[in-house]
Amino acid sequence: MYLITWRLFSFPGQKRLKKASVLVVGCGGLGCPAAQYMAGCGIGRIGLVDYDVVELSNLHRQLLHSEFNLGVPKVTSLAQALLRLNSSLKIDEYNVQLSSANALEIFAKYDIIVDASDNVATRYLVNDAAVLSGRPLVSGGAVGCEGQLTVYNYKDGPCYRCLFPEPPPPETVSNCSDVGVVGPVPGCIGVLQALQVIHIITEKGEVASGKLLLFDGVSFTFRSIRLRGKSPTCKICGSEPTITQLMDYEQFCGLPANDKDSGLNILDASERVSPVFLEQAIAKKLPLLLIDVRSPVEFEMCRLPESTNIPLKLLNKEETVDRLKEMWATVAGNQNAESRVYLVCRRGNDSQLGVRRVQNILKCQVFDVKGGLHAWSRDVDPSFPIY
Ligand SMILES: Nc1ncnc2c1ncn2[C@@H]1O[C@H](COP(=O)(O)OP(=O)(O)OP(=O)(O)O)[C@@H](O)[C@H]1O
Repeated sequence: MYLITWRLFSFPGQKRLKKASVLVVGCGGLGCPAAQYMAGCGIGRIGLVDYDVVELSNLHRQLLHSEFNLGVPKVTSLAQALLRLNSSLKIDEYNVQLSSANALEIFAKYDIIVDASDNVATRYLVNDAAVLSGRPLVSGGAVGCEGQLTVYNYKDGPCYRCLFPEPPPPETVSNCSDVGVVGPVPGCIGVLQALQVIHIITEKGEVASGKLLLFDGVSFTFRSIRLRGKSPTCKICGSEPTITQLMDYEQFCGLPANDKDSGLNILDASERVSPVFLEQAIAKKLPLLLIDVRSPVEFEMCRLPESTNIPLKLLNKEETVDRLKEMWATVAGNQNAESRVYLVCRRGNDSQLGVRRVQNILKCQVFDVKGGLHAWSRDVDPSFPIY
């Protein structure tokens, strides 16, 4: 298995690979192919971090997981696949959410970090932890049919914060669940992340530091663009850093805490209802406006019959404000004191963000459905499809 690597990189290069250790954050669409090729080329130790379990909807792009492992932690499922490929590999499994509390301790055990996660808060966390622990960071991303890759914090190159000192507003961020992702795209970027890891370890090929590789799967083109260099005023890697320890990244990015199932924390309990409560309100025919804030694509896939789709990103738009007011007028017009607005989404995170906006627009009682449609499927209607 290692022969090809050996011929290209020579015996000392192969020994370096064997001695190296790499941490992969995220065992999904990018993490699976990245880890697979790292295991194949003979990297000695791989750490895997993920707090999720394998779901059916993952399998079109996370190809080392399988139907046999539905419900199994992703780190375990991926570790099994990698060991089938290379039994001499050492694997450390971290079935946890990477957070400010554990990142530095985990990063200290590895030479190189691979960011294969899928959200902005984790990207800042991984960047900051990589800078503070002095590790190069191989970063990849894929949404829709587009992918990108770069290497941060390598020698004198920039870090993520040099280029993006502040996070984008949450409503402008597209993720895979908004627009989907075409499986081979993260597959391709993950494989290239593995190649960058090999280049860093063997010091043979070009490292994409200060460069961004862009892949467009529709026009089928690769482009490499030069990025700004290291920023002398960067808050974490500049000459006078003001960030010297990890922070609360969900808060920094203006996001609800990343609790996948309960999605708690930016609203207090009185602004949230359970799916069972909503079901009873519907059954009693109480006057209500139920807004589903997911993307139209997701709304098409499955929805509650009483719901209307207004994606989170559109909630503040002028035409939506008018539409919202009209819809609310038809519900609240009869002055029934029990009239309510409920917001729902996939897991109960985006709906929390929407509550404040709708409260400001309609000046009425607006509630978030805790845990979203996942919790509806779990607690009210098991036949409701989850994805
Ligand atoms: N802070 C974190 N700690 C641990 N794992 C993380 C963290 N942030 C993201 N991840 C993991 O990174 C992986 C990213 O994989 P991918 O982009 O394919 O998305 P996914 O969450 O599996 O897909 P879907 O959105 O369809 O459920 C996920 O398995 C996710 O659990």
